[in-house]
Amino acid sequence: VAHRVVFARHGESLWNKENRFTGWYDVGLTEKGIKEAKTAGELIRERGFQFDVAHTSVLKRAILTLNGILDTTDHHHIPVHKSYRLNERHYGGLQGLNKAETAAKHGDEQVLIWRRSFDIPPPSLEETDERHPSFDRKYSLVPKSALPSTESLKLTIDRVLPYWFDNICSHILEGKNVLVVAHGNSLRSMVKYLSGMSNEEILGYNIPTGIPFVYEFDEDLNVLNNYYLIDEEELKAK
Ligand SMILES: O=C1c2ccccc2C(=O)c2c1cc(NS(=O)(=O)c1ccccc1O)c(O)c2O
Repeated sequence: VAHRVVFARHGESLWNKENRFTGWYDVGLTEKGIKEAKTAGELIRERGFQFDVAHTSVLKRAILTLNGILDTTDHHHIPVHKSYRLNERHYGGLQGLNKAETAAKHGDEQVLIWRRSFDIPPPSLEETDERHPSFDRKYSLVPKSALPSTESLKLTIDRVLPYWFDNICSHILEGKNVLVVAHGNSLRSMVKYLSGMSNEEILGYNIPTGIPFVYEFDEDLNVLNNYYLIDEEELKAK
């Protein structure tokens, strides 16, 4: 094994708990989510993993989870790179809706179509909608034409992978030990590429919160294997 990258999904957020689409809405972690960040750090520390750099999104549920891991593993000193490219999938006009509200507004058939689709996006936010990222100063340095109004999983992958290639892979090939803390769909974007999963397979693959997972590579960054930092039966219980 020439290189190893540790990934973790952020802990439970307030809107995860309420089963609402969160997307780019910057919601915090629940008490449970904070504990999950601590547990993730403990699992990492038990393996004795050391890091030289961390990458995360600009959303606080990922940043706070990373902080929890940095704290538990005594890595507060390492550089942290935050990018909108590691943000969660943007759910457009669905952001903030829960299951009942979504079904009430769009009907069960439409929900089923969205659930099963790789490249059908939810309804877009209007450019004038104050929830549009272009009104958020977090994205003031991103060209407006690059900011999404909604995203399909395909569009999310197209936005995330350049960051994997241009920012994370360069650090790995410089011999740095990298930690990545991100979101369900931004992690799925990288996992789909690394595992060679099909569009259908990745739709059925959900990344559990708070359980770090590792990808190991040879010197050419070919994937050698991958595993979760938790024993199998506990994973099934999740
Ligand atoms: O409506 C969607 C949906 C809409 C647009 C893009 C992607 C998805 C999507 O990926 C999805 C959906 C619903 C549910 N289940 S649900 O219908 O029970 C549901 C609906 C609304 C909020 C949360 C829920 O759990 C899922 O498990 C999904 O993965």
